[in-house]
Amino acid sequence: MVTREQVVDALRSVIDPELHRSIVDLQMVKDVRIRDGLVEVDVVLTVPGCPLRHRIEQDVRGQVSRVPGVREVRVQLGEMTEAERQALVNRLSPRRQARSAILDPTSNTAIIGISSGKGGVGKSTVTVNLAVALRSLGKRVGVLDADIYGFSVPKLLGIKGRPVVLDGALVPQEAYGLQVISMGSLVEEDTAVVWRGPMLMKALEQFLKDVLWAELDYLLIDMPPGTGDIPISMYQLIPQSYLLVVTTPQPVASVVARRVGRMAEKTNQTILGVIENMAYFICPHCGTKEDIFGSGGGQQIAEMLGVPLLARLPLDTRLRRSGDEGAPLAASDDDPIGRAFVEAARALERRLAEAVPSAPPFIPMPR
Ligand SMILES: Nc1ncnc2c1ncn2[C@@H]1O[C@H](COP(=O)(O)OP(=O)(O)OP(=O)(O)O)[C@@H](O)[C@H]1O
Repeated sequence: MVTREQVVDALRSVIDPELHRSIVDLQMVKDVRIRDGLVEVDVVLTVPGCPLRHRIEQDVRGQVSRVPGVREVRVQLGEMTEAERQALVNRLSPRRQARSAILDPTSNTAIIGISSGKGGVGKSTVTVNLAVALRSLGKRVGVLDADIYGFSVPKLLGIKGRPVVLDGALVPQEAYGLQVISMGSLVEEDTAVVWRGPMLMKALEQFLKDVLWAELDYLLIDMPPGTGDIPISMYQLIPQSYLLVVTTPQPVASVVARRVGRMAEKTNQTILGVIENMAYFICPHCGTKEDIFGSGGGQQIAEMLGVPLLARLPLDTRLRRSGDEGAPLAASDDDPIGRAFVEAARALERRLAEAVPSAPPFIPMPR
């Protein structure tokens, strides 16, 4: 005979896709009725018209039907009352307190700002694929899209809609096992963001604090190109954060190195390394390797900054296409570019294990 305990146990594996916790823990299971192998489950959703209701319904059906003796599963979806929602927010409050833990200097989350000296080098593409690759290595990864001049992370990950707001805090959206928040999710698309200085600092602080980040091993921050207000704000808020530089191989590398080096000098930031994107092109017809954008830029920057060149990633139209389609290549194990990102993630992990926050690199800077 099927018991209520068996059904509730099965329901523990159903995770609310937005709150990332079991629907049992969230007290979303209102009632379970069992009659001759027929199981009826009443579930209340957190928000009216929850777009993920079908997924929850399917998961409930899937998990309960696995219990031996269950012949049929019926799921009744309802909505939480205001009082139930408030109770849920209170239950989540330990996490809400933990959210500021991300800013705690003793936190175990490695916060890494992905930076580039100039725009269009593929910084967002690298951020997203690196995050997916770290996830494939079993890490818990969040991505904060802080590139206020062009929010592209949600699109690169195929994320639609806006994050849920619970009691004034944002619940990160999820894709490819990542927790994702874009500062763009709260401004209209194509709105030129004109935040500067203190306003920008306040906005960034909110996106670090007022987000219900689950426990993370990594938080990758896609920063705006260049060395403007965001990087400076980030370092003021999280001095223990690291920096990763993405560049193309052009010989103007020294300019980039100077900019980044000067920024790191201001903020006493540890630079983890350099990733050279669009490093080479392999002709799909003849297999010849060509250095379309010149060569050696990544290595040159790395040497000037005194940090390792962690990866060289190819120029490949599939990478652009996968970005347009919102399906990162790093999610496919059998893809050579996907594997290159996993190698980059491994190199980053190794480097992080040995990197202790240090003095900034010495680069002679013309003032
Ligand atoms: N290795 C690559 N091979 C082919 N296309 C790439 C590669 N890396 C990035 N791209 C493409 O280059 C364009 C710019 O990439 P992306 O938006 O990631 O750059 P970015 O440095 O974040 O740009 P911005 O500074 O404007 O925010 C996109 O169309 C992307 O698909």
